[in-house]
Amino acid sequence: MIRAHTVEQVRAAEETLLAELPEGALMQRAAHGLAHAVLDLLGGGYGGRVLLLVGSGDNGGDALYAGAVLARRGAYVEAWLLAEKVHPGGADALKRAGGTLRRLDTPSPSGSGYSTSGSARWSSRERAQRATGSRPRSFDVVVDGIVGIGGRPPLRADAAAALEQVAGIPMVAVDTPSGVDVDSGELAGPHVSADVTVTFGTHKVAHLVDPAALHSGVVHLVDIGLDLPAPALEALQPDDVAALLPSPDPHAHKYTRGVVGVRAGSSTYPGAALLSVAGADCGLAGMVRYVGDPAVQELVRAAHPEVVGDGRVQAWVVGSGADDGAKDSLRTALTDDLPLVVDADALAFADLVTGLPAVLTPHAGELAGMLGVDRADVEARPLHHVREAAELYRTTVLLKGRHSLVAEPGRPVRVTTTGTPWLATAGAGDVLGGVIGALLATGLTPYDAASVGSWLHGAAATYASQGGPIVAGDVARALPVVVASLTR
Ligand SMILES: NC(=O)C1=CN([C@@H]2O[C@H](COP(=O)(O)OP(=O)(O)OC[C@H]3O[C@@H](n4cnc5c(N)ncnc54)[C@H](OP(=O)(O)O)[C@@H]3O)[C@@H](O)[C@H]2O)[C@@H](O)CC1
Ligand SMILES: [K+]
Repeated sequence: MIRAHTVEQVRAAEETLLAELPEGALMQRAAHGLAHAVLDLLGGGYGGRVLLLVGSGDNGGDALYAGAVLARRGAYVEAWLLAEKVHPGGADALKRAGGTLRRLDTPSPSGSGYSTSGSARWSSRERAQRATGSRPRSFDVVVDGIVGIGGRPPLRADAAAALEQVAGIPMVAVDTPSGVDVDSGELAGPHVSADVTVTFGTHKVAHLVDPAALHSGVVHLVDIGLDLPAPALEALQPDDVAALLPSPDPHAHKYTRGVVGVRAGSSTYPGAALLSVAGADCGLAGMVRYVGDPAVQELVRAAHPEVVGDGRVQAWVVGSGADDGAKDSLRTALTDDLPLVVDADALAFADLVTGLPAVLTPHAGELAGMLGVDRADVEARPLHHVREAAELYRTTVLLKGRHSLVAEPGRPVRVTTTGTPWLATAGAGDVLGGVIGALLATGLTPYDAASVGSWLHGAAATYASQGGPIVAGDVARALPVVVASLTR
């Protein structure tokens, strides 16, 4: 499991550990982990050219100490100091190791300016250019030590101007990409877009939740020995999914394995029925039933001969392509008092499942409609809105996106990190609803069914895609292969 903690949780754990360790030990652990990640990227220190962007806090301290390690390994290391005071021990260490330090700070309010070259009349960009006097393009890598968990967005103008100077150079962020909101994953103005982020002790929310996660690059976790409580967020890994997946016992029969019922599609949208059934029919449940328009039922039978009609089930999938029939389908399904997946057209009636065991599966536009906010706001603040929805409906909500989020009151939000951009294709959501329904029918809780189903769906898309385009049916066909790879 990948776990992410809040800044407050990290600070508390850090305090406990700091009291037990010699001064500076934690920062040394962090800096060495950071230096080794940069060395990996450079393919060794000798001859490499490294630029450090250094803010006023310990994030800058990490960068400076790591810079000293790199300089001792033969790299040319230059630090642009973005504040009047930077970590003194780190600055000394870099100087002693032969690094170059340049001031790049904002003039003091009196106008005298601390910087040797700063002037209140220059723009931030001009100040950055004049103070550095160096050719940024000649660096192989930039280390972003502007701010970490102590940052409060938006990034200050000088830091933003320095970032402009180094655009296009590979970027390693220290702990978090500077400028993102660490606990929400939201953006507010200019920010670092990292190729690699080296973080310490635990992941932070911004590494997993979009839009910030998109700017974190590959996240490398350095263990510094923090003892942490239950996380704010978690991301299932293959072993976690394998442990949660149902597997038939030797005496199983189709009914003991669970039966999933699908009430989706309509004469207008028969494809939604076929794809929902294709997801439900991935083999995880013992049997699939389809209930709907007779003509659609014939199509389903032709494509999936093993699927049968109405009868007892252990879970329902409702809503996709249901058109005008969504409300009735949902009402009918609810009379069985079973867990259910509520998707697409049925989401308009989500209040009917308030407090019940269910998985609501909106995309950003649908969630916006449910909460009465703009779609753009959901996209900018997905974690906030998925938590709101889970509290409002007192049930499990899966917000679909690049990194889908599963929220349930009182539980860590689960993030799906599998998938490929090719998965943004018509009908993929119908397949997802089906597979979650199958998992519900096998007895998984809505929280586990939603997060495991979402993980499998993303992994199946990646497997089917092989880097190229896919359609929703490809994802459904790849599901058994992915399950087999986990259960072998
Ligand atoms: N916790 C741990 O376990 C460990 C933590 N470690 C490291 O410590 C880091 C946290 O260090 P930290 O607390 O010193 O805060 P940090 O992120 O450097 O930023 C604060 C400074 O930034 C400034 N600033 C604020 N907002 C700004 C903005 N928008 N734009 C520009 N500047 C802004 C603010 O300045 P001020 O407002 O005071 O003028 C303040 O001085 C953490 O991320 C990790 O790297 C590891 O070494 C070991 C284990
Ligand atoms: K940073």
